[in-house]
Amino acid sequence: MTQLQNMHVQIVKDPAAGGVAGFKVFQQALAAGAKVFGLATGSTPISIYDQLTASDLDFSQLTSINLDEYVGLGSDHPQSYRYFMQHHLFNAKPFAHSYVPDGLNTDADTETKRYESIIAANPIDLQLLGLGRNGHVGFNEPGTAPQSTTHKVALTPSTIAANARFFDNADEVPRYAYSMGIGTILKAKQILIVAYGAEKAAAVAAMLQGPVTADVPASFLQTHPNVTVILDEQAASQLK
Ligand SMILES: N[C@@H]1[C@@H](O)[C@H](O)[C@@H](COP(=O)(O)O)O[C@@H]1O
Repeated sequence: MTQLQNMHVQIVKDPAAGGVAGFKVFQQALAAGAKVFGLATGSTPISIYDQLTASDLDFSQLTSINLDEYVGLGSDHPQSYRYFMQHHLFNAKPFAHSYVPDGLNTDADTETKRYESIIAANPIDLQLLGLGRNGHVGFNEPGTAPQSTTHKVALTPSTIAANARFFDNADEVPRYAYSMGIGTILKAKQILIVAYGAEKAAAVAAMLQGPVTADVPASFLQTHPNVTVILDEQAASQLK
């Protein structure tokens, strides 16, 4: 497999093994003094959060900052990302401060500026990312500029369809989200991106071995100096 020097690819058997591998990346970052963790939602990070929850790691003096949130969903909505984080991580492993964009703030300009200033004041040491089937990271859909900061996003039909499984039907999936931009994500000192399953294989190959292009937002990670990539065998199956 052709490997970029700045991207350390680990191929694991399944998501459970990926959880253990991802946990080790968190453990090493903590040991190296990381204070601010950028966190992600979706099904992919769950096995890492399970490992963190079961561990004796202590985040109670640290800060977490989540990538994104649906516009229109509050913290008590079971499909909001704040709710997801409470359930999968924060209830068991509280941080001193946990930031998630406020989906109920309908003033996009104020909310995105507020969020970007939180990140500027708390530079992210380790940013965890999942990968969308169309190569998106956070909710940075194809076409997003590499310099983009936190912004309001119109979700693509493919993302709405992919996320519809969490809602009663596709009509209930929010059409907009607040998301850190590509530029925001690239400022993190270290990035850990994780992908599992055959439906991610094309996006993984494009991210790691395709041209750096806004058509595949994750390909901008090729320009970051310190990226760890954890894949299962199916997600790695289109790598050359
Ligand atoms: N905003 C999230 C992304 O942050 C996530 O990476 C992606 C993949 O989700 P999953 O891990 O469930 O495949 O879904 C959503 O679009």
